[in-house]
Amino acid sequence: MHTEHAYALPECRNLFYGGRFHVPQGGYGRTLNPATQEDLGPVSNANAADVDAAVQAAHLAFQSWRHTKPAVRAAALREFGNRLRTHAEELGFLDAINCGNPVREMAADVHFAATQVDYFAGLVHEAKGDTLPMGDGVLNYSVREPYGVVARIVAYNHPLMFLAAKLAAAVAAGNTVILKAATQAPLSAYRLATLLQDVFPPGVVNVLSGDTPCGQALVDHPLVKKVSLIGSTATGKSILRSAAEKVMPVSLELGGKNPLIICPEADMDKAIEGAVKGMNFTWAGQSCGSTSRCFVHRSVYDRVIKEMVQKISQLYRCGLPTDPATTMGCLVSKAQYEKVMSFIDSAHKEGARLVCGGVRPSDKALDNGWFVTATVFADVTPAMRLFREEVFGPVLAVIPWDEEEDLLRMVNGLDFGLTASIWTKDLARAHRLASRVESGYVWINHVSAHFIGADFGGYKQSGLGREEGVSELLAWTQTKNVHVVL
Ligand SMILES: NC(=O)c1ccc[n+]([C@@H]2O[C@H](COP(=O)([O-])OP(=O)(O)OC[C@H]3O[C@@H](n4cnc5c(N)ncnc54)[C@H](O)[C@@H]3O)[C@@H](O)[C@H]2O)c1
Ligand SMILES: O=S(=O)(O)c1ccc(CO)cc1
Repeated sequence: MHTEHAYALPECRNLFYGGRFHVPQGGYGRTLNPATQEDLGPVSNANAADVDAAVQAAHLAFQSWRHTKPAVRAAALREFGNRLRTHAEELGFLDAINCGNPVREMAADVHFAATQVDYFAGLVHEAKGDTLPMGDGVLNYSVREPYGVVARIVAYNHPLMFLAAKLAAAVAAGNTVILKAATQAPLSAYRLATLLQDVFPPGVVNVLSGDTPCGQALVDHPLVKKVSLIGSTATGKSILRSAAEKVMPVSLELGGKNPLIICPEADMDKAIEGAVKGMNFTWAGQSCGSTSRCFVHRSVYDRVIKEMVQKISQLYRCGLPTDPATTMGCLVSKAQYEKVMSFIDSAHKEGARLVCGGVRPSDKALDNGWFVTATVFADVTPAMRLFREEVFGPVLAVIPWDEEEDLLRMVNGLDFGLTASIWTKDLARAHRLASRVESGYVWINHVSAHFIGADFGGYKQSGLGREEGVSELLAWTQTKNVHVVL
């Protein structure tokens, strides 16, 4: 059956490197709309031979890109940012139909990516060095140089934004980059490749799609000098092990099981709103920064749960991701759906109390999709799987607390440490908790938002390195010190 879409799906699904599209040696798979199971057509599966060809093209391009004036790189990035803005609705649609997140948010993602691209375009001259005082007749200076060919491997929850935004710092610093699209949702990547084809010189930005073998071949390739991953902690560990063989630097943005803490003196309306927003139910909870463990002081516990459930029912209703009115999308795949359902099942079995959701929506129009309603379990304890493991789905665990020391033991008792959100009117408590939570990104009386220029990244097994600020640019450079006797 042929379905009419708001925008044409990309015609070319081949691999983009060296400035043009290539038929994959690894063959093709298929990609689906997770909300309907509509077959959206073929997708390239890059294998090691494809990866090698792309890396050779990027390596060739690096020989000249590394010497281009920073202002020239900045101009290309700005042009790229403008293209993104011009095509935001279309790219947002391709993400929505392919990954299941609502179209309105996916279009906003494209604008956010463009803003990040502009930010790094403005920073090109910051990849600068230092001089060291040495006395007469001696000069000692350091310069920052690009690594060469680098790879960025991304997750599926923001397919376009992660590709488009995350190429900017690497390219601004003079590297050539190979983007590896999200396995489950590569459609927007093919369109992206067409849009950037005449913006950057051939081989500067290359776009591959494929599964684990594609990512693995990138990590293992001798000419790939740095890899960054946005993905799960398990994949991050695997990449680290492979990188050790090459003594290659990596940057890792990984999973989270993030705490949101409601203190008794907090502005309760705002805290409840924050607890609901922090779950990113719009994305069916598929957000690494989701505050999926909500610690509520026992004195306000019942009220918070009651009002949270009311808010959720007002704000989030599963709908088709391509409908601009939809406030909550679906999970990306059958595998992700089954994983989420297994968490709901184990929470029931382990004695957590279901207060809302936990089922498929009743709307018949959604019967074919991987939808799960916004779910809240109360009375979750540290012994439960729902407390300890990342779901990456719309399942919020609520936990009561009494004393700060116990609270911090629970909050910090996991190997994750990405984000944390603290709700209080007590300034001393706010800073005390912020200083003691083991997380890389902390909001006080706020949640979810990212701020361009503010370093984002995880403590512990939630990641290595920081992105979204100047340090992301510098992380794509290596320092060379030069000592000159004049
Ligand atoms: N910290 C962050 O900024 C951030 C943002 C979004 C998602 N995430 C995390 O991503 C996960 C969900 O995304 P996912 O299921 O796509 O993650 P995933 O780790 O399964 O896959 C991520 C990417 O890595 C590739 N990959 C898989 N195995 C590989 C290997 N051995 N070598 C190289 N590449 C490999 C995949 O093909 C995909 O492109 C969650 O854990 C989530 O928390 C983190
Ligand atoms: O939704 S998240 O995966 O937490 C996420 C990560 C990074 C950014 C901006 O770079 C936005 C959202």
